This record gives sequence, structure tokens and C-alpha cells, in this order.
Amino acid sequence: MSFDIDIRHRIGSTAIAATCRSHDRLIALSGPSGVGKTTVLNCIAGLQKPEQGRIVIAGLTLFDSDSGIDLAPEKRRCGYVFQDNRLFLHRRVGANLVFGEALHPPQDRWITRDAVIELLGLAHLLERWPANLSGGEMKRVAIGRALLSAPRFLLLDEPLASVDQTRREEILTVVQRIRDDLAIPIIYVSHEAAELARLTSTIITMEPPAR
Ligand SMILES: Nc1ncnc2c1ncn2[C@@H]1O[C@H](COP(=O)(O)OP(=O)(O)OP(=O)(O)O)[C@@H](O)[C@H]1O
Repeated sequence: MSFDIDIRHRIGSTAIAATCRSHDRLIALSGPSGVGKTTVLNCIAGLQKPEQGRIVIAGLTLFDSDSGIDLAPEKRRCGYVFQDNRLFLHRRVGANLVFGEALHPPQDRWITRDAVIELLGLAHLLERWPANLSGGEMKRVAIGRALLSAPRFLLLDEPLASVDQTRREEILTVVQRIRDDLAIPIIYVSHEAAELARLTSTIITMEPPAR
């Protein structure tokens, strides 16, 4: 089982819930703005603690409120590509890419710097500053940095949101290649049905709470 997720949380008066059991390599999280998609990703990454539930990815229990398991974020080994990328603006692209490498012992690494640069087409960008990149280039660097942090799984929060229409295809192709060639579990957030249909048939649709 790649994913066994059952998250229940509350922010103020907003109830947030997501449930999924799937063998798929890539699952999607969908729903209208404000329904709690990013909150669910944060709970999976260990940045927020759900009130209740269970999060098991690729056989490792990250959180289980019944048995009191709550792994620290660094032990979850999650490659989180934030909606706003969060690149280090004071470091060149090359330095951004390798930032995560030092955080993990060499035996945890499963992909090389060269392979990531090749996969994402980053060779010509390594000396550039992040602030001068296009939305699509920034996203590719953010995905590359996540892959180089020796992740056990990836979280992609609306990766096409700040990307030109013309570059969207490029990012979608990259995600498909990661799904197919790297075989790492991925949770992909989007509210675009057509985009999701190209990636997976396992879609968790989050509904706003009934009023
Ligand atoms: N720090 C916070 N303080 C108070 N409310 C918050 C906070 N963060 C999020 N919320 C609320 O929690 C709910 C879920 O937010 P979240 O960002 O997870 O939704 P989302 O589905 O990812 O939205 P979007 O698609 O717009 O990114 C929203 O109603 C939001 O207003």
C-alpha cells in the first residue's frame, strides 16, 4: 500500500478531512480554495498536527493518534514543493539544488545531482539567481531541490499555479517522468480536473463542510 491516510483536523470553525487508501504511485488532492488541501499536506509533512487520524506512506507510519505515533518532520523524509517554491533567493540555483543533500547521510540518497539536473533540464540555470527565473524554471528548481533531499515521498502543492500556460505542459511532463521513472510516492494538489485526469485516477476530493 502506497498510501493509507485518514486525517481529521479543525482550524477555527473550519473542519478539514481527507481519507485515502491506495496502491497508486501518485494520488491527488482536490477541492475548492480554502477547503484545507495545504493543511492536509502540512499534516503529512509534520508541520501541523492533525487532531485525529493516521498517515502511513509506503509502509511507514508517520502519524497515528490512536497509538501516539508522531514522527518529527525530518524523520518523515518528505520532499515538499511549496506552492510558492520557497527557493533561497540569496543562493544561486546550483546552491539551492544541493541544499538538502547535506541534511541526510549519503546512504539515504537515491538519486544523483547529475540525474536530477538532466531529468529537469537545469544545466543552463545553475549559475542563475532564483529571482531572475520564470515561474516554470523556479518550479523545476524547487522540484529538483526536493528530489535531492533524499525524500521517501513528494508533496506537490499546486505546481502549475504560478506557471505560464505555455510552460504548464513542461511541468506536467516532469511530474509524469518522476512518477513513472523514479517510482516515488507523490501527493499532488490541484483543483483542475483535466490536469489531474492526466496524472491519476485516485483523487481525494475535499468538500467544504455543510453549513
Ligand atoms: N494560519 C491560519 N490561521 C487561521 N486560519 C487559517 C490558517 N491557515 C489556514 N487557515 C484556514 O484554514 C482553511 C484551510 O486552508 P488551506 O490553505 O489548507 O486551504 P487550501 O484548500 O489549500 O486553499 P487554496 O486552494 O486557496 O491554497 C482555510 O479556511 C483557511 O482560511
